[in-house]
Amino acid sequence: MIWNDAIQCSHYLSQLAVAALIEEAELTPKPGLVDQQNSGAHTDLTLEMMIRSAQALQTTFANIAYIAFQREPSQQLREEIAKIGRCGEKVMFETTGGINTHKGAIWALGLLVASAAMHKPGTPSKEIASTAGRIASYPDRYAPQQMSNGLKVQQRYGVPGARGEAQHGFPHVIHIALPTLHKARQNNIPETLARIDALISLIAYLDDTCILHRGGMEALITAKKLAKAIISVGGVSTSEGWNGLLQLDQELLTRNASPGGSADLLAAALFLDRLYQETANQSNKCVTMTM
Ligand SMILES: CC(C)(COP(=O)(O)OP(=O)(O)OC[C@H]1O[C@@H](n2cnc3c(N)ncnc32)[C@H](O[C@H]2O[C@H](COP(=O)(O)OP(=O)(O)OP(=O)(O)O)[C@@H](O)[C@H]2O)[C@@H]1O)[C@@H](O)C(=O)NCCC(=O)NCCS
Ligand SMILES: Nc1ncnc2[nH]cnc12
Repeated sequence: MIWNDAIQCSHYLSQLAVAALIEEAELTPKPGLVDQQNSGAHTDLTLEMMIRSAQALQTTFANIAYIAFQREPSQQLREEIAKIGRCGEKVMFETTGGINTHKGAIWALGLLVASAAMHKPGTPSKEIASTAGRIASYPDRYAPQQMSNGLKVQQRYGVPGARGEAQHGFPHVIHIALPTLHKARQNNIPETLARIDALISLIAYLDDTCILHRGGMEALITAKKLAKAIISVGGVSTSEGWNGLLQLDQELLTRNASPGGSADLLAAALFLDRLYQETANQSNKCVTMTM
């Protein structure tokens, strides 16, 4: 889909963002996370709630794309996006009865949607993520001075968290999740397993503040070690890797820990992957047709 104006662009990008959130939620099995089999380490979440939450966020993403359309990163734009993002968090909490389903995802996908709306269709994922990082690097002067789970563990363990990931241009999405997804597809691994491999690669390398907040540093180290072991035997499409996935799930459940940040970044990777696939193909067709 190639958009010609802000309305088309916001409609397309918001649909893509919601689809990525739903595809992430429905991907099964996922260790410690809500999926079609169970709610993982989350007693207050269900798959139905995750899907309702994702759908309720379409207007938020559409509004972000609309105001960002063909603009440059700036302090003013950063604050306009933050205002819409905070409204989106309110919508999420109203939809779920006060439960945090997608706070990290609103942040990551909100920035990526804004950046995609600023660029031409067919722009490579790395450039979109880098511009999103530039937007995130402006200070949010109107942010409420509230302590969050993420801030607590960032201060305690000195990890970059969701803010750092965005400000650095989403390195775990660009250098880890997307290459893992593409390599698995090249090796003819079925799409579901390729996506689970991408999630495992994120768990292996991300300092997920959701795991840290719930299970501390020991849980994070254990999760990373088990995820790396799955990668080293060739991923979840091997029988050893599949057993490793079951073991990782058990370890996370025992520690009541959940890789919620990794899940958000998987959704971000699915969004960028599909955006590039669809818009690069169409851009090429357009070029061919006009030649
Ligand atoms: C910048 C913000 C994201 C705020 O960040 P902060 O770290 O201060 O706040 P948190 O409330 O902790 O949310 C951060 C969420 O980001 C996800 N995440 C974690 N680690 C990473 C990482 N390394 N990289 C990227 N993303 C990461 C994660 O989200 C998932 O987990 C959520 C559940 O977490 P939690 O609330 O801790 O839930 P429980 O464990 O269940 O908690 P308890 O019940 O025990 O209390 C779930 O939502 C997943 O999405 C982190 O939680 C941003 O919010 C912000 O500043 N927004 C302002 C608006 C704005 O500027 N918007 C612009 C773009 S729209
Ligand atoms: N599938 C999922 N389960 C639990 N928390 C999440 N945060 C984002 N996606 C999630």
